[in-house]
Amino acid sequence: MSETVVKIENLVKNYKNLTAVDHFNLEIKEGEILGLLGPNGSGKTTTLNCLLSLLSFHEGKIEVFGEKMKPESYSLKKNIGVIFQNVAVFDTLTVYENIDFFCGLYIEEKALRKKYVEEAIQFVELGDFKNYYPKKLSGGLLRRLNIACGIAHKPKLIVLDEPTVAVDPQSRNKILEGILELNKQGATIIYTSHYMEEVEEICSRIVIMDKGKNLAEGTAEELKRRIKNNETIYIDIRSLPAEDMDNIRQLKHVYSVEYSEERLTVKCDGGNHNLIHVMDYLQERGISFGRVHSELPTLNDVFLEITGKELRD
Ligand SMILES: Nc1ncnc2c1ncn2[C@@H]1O[C@H](COP(=O)(O)OP(=O)(O)OP(=O)(O)O)[C@@H](O)[C@H]1O
Repeated sequence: MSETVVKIENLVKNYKNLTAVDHFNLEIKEGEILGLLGPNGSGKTTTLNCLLSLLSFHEGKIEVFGEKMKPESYSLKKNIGVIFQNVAVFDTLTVYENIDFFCGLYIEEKALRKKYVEEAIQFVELGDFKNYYPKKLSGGLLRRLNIACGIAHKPKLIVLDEPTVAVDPQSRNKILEGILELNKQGATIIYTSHYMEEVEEICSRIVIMDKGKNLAEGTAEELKRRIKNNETIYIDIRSLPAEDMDNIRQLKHVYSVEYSEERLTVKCDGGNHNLIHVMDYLQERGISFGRVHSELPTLNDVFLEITGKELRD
């Protein structure tokens, strides 16, 4: 059985009257890419800061690599790489010097450090920018430098806090590919985001977090299977009498019907031919319609069913 890398038990963190993390539990096994998914303000960063011993907390227990995590746990911290949402590099150092500085916090031996710095530069594809100062880098390249600084010392646990916020699609893809590669090379990853598509794309397991609580966890498929929704149908219709809405609501497997801004939304809880049944009904009634499409459940649907609100901003 694989080893437990992170164990958080009943974590509580308050900021004055606000409970930012509320009896939060989480266990992460070696080799996982754990996605911590929650809207802004749900407590993701606070949880990570407690995990990293950057913040003290009021209740609970945190273990990393089987040992209690404390501010002075240097031997544990050596094996952790952190990439924060805000880029944290020195403007007065070049790309190479920045990575060398952060790597040097953990790797003393000069030749090994040089090798690691070169490998990190290659990994984030910043070879052509080694002697550039951060101010000369685009936003995406700066993010990649931030990542190189966090991973150059080859940590076994890598924590990434929303690394793709405000990143262009090309750099975003590079970052996601890079995370998968680091995981392939053996690192366990914690990845926080409020972008459900990203979390679904790369994470082997997902924790849905809101108001400081762990609301649900599992693979994306497991989470989706747990909810009632299994298909949402969207049909553009100019106008739809209330009577027809009621009739559509009576169709097999339909559990929710909404009509607004000339769009009918039908949610179904099972069945294979729901779209055909709804279209057949509209045709029988002589109701003309435009664009039609059907979606399988998303993590947003999971979030919506659990919390009653959308995960999307
Ligand atoms: N230093 C602080 N003092 C007071 N309240 C804080 C502090 N830091 C965070 N909070 C509050 O704690 C709650 C959780 O915030 P946190 O930053 O952990 O959430 P998050 O899920 O990481 O959100 P985001 O995606 O915006 O970073 C929020 O209500 C936030 O306003």
